[in-house]
Amino acid sequence: MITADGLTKRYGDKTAVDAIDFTVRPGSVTGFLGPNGAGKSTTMRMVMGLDHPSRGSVTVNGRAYRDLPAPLHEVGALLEAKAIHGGRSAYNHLLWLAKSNGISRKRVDEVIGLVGLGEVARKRSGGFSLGMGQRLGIAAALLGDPGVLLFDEPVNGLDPEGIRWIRTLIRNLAAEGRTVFVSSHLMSEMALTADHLLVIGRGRILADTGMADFIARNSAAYVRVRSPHAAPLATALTGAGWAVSPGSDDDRTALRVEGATAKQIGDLAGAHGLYLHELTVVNASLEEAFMRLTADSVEYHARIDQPIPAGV
Ligand SMILES: Nc1ncnc2c1ncn2[C@@H]1O[C@H](COP(=O)(O)OP(=O)(O)OP(=O)(O)O)[C@@H](O)[C@H]1O
Repeated sequence: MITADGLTKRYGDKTAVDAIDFTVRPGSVTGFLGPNGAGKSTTMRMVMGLDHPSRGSVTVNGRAYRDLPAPLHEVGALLEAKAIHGGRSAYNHLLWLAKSNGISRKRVDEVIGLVGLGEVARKRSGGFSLGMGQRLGIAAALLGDPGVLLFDEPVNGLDPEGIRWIRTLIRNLAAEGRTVFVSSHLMSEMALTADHLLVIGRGRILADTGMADFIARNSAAYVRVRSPHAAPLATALTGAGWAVSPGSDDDRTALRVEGATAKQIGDLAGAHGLYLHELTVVNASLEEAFMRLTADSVEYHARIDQPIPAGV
């Protein structure tokens, strides 16, 4: 279990993490979702004792990282850009880590097998691809068989096979009862792996919710209707038991109808002799829901209405 309590990190006058409270529970994957610069990496670094909170605290199984008697056995992490000596083989890197933490050579072989690096483990890791580097980072995180695991943007830059492998691994680790905390800036990625969702923007928690709930609330389809007879149509639709709301702030002919199919709406309009100018089924995407939620907390908005200057 990971628990943050008023966790805050300031860099000069920049507040990267702003008094956040959350709990990451065992047996499920908790997604940590936020746009670039939201504070995900800073939070994860504080969990791992690599950065110190300016205020508040974050604990793993009730203790700050520095107070864990055997940290590698309690928590493992795949954070960004691993510092591994390129001249050293994956095997020797893991063996060195294992030895300095009282972990057996047998466990080194085990984790190498687990991440599928058996064939290349004795080669110098300097020639490793990004995917192999990620696997090595994960092997190191798993070395002490910890109950708590953190992955910071683990699928970034990987090919589809690597992405699928990491997703499966993450889900399996949670199914074994471990606490799994995974960051991403992609809603679609979280929808595939996470059971629970913590959304962060500008250092603050914007949502703390079950994934199924988030999907149910945000991806429901609705039908957009435009009619020159919007008012009587709205009355008829409401009378039939469907939820009707204005479809637009500046178009009074537009309605948003929930719970009815396009056919039901068309039939009802026909039965009342009301004209329709549009009947469109709209599937809200989760990515849009996430963008709406974090719209005010994105650090750098791209101006899509501005032409890109020539020569850029
Ligand atoms: N060492 C540092 N010194 C100064 N500012 C920092 C430092 N580390 C992070 N920041 C700032 O803190 C904020 C949060 O950064 P952080 O890397 O935690 O965000 P993130 O959600 O992980 O984003 P990304 O997906 O881009 O990695 C950003 O505005 C960043 O510029």
